[in-house]
Amino acid sequence: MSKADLGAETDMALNLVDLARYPIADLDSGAGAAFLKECQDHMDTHGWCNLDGFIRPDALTALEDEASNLLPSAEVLTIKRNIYQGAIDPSLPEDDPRRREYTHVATQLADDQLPAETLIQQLYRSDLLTDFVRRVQKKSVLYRCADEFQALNVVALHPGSWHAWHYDTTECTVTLLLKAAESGGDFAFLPNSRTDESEDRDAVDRLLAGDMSHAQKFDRGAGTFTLFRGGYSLHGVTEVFGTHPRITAIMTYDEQMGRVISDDINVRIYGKRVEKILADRKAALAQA
Ligand SMILES: O=C(O)CCC(=O)C(=O)O
Ligand SMILES: [Fe+2]
Repeated sequence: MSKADLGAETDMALNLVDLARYPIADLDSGAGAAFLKECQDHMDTHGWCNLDGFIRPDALTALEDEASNLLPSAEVLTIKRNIYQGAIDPSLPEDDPRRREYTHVATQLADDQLPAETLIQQLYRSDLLTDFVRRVQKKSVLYRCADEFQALNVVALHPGSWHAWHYDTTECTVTLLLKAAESGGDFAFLPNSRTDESEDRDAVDRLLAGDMSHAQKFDRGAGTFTLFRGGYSLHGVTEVFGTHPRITAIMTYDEQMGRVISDDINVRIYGKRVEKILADRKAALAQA
């Protein structure tokens, strides 16, 4: 399918989102206002909001094809970190989660590897979508993340892989499932397991020990759009089974305009490619 068949609106959300079911183009009156209130209430009470079938089926096929075509150029990353995205500090007590390293393998396209003309990048850059995400969280301002690598990512987990437990570096994360796993690959999380001041260590320790009984999981078919407080809710994806990868787009937002992620975290996630970009940039600056 060509892009033109998906619609000619300049804001890509209007071409891709199932507006009959999810009226994000008019959130101020009638069905749109009622829908927004439902999302806000759910976010307030549970710390997440899950919109099944958010993307129209024809648009989903185009997004999935696009991701499948781009992914062969992505690197296979082995990501090693503790649940707070930090490096391991061997001086900490043995039972401290900051000391425990978790590893997962993902094939990942960073924002700078997703060209501006791709459907997924245009969807992420939609002001309508950003405003919807802002209003669900009842924030007075919300910006798309300014980090050149983290803003939008497409992540493929191949059979045998999982996404290790972690907190995100931004408060609220938005994911769009582009291709579901044949089985497994469940998104699981502990809603609001920490605040800025404290953490529910019992719940966290239980999950880290493999006890999923208190974790929230939900069925998500491809095309599901999920908002959750990933910076405050320990989360991950269980092992993927079957013959094809599970593919998600991760959309990142920030209340602070222009904030970027530290080089240290970006190198830990994106590895050698990003390390080289940053080193080359530093060398060029030193020469200037
Ligand atoms: O793939 C998902 O559903 C979640 C991925 C995730 O947690 C992340 O990329 O930070
Ligand atoms: Fe995450």
